Amino acid sequence: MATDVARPLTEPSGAAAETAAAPRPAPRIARDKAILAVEGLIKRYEIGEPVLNGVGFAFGAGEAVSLIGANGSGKSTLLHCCTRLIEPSGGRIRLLGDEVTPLPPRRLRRLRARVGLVFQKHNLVGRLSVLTNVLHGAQARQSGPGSWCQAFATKTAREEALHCLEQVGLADLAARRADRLSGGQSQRVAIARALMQRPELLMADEPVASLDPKAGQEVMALFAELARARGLTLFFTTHHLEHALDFSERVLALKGGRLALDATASGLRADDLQSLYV
Ligand SMILES: Nc1ncnc2c1ncn2[C@@H]1O[C@H](COP(=O)(O)OP(=O)(O)OP(=O)(O)O)[C@@H](O)[C@H]1O
Repeated sequence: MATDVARPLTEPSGAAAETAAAPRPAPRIARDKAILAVEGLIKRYEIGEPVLNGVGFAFGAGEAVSLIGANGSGKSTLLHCCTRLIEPSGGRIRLLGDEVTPLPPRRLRRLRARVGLVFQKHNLVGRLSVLTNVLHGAQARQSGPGSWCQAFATKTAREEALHCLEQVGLADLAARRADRLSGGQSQRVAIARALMQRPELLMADEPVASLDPKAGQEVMALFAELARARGLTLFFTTHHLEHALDFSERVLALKGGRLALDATASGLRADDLQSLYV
């Protein structure tokens, strides 16, 4: 089934109309070919207007997709509904070939294991080493408890964790306690941990929100590059319009509970997106 089409945010007028190009609709993708397809998604926390009110879109393997919108527009809610970390109130979600809403708990856990999550707060275990934290990323894809603490991890797993750390430029900090890292270093470790999970899709909720502009730019660039190099699909929320434009090929935007934009990033300008925030 075809998905929602892009809807321009505003009609350009006056002088702006002469210079502003209309957002280019993102290509449609069939639901059964999509990595993530969301249809008529509704989320209501309380009585009254739902936070998400009939949101729909779909994207394919290897795409980098950003999700923007004002504070409280429902970005985190949407991201977490996709894996049912937040239960949707209505609508359909297809993720990595599975219909998410009817999935029983065990199959849902298996599906979540295929999705690497990176949050604004990196959620590392502070008293454990950086390497052990990265090894935890493999927990989702192994059976049997406890085998991923560093002492028991196989040589192969340790080598893989070190490789993930190398990729984020932190191999030399493998033995350091995680609570001795800077914010930027911690977020790199969180990315290494997500890679260790060998995910098919990376989802990130404001991954660099706590970092200063330079570190945020560097970490976001690294994140997007690693996803691209591994052929991973990337879906991230952000308040940095330049990150949405620089590090995704496609920009989704929420406003008033609806999808207000679904457009290719190339050709969009930060100025074109300001109306989302009024
Ligand atoms: N557990 C909850 N119970 C009730 N309301 C909630 C809950 N979680 C979120 N909300 C409300 O839902 C709305 C959307 O929140 P959400 O965190 O998804 O927005 P957001 O776009 O990610 O915001 P921000 O950019 O500030 O992080 C907000 O009005 C918020 O107060």
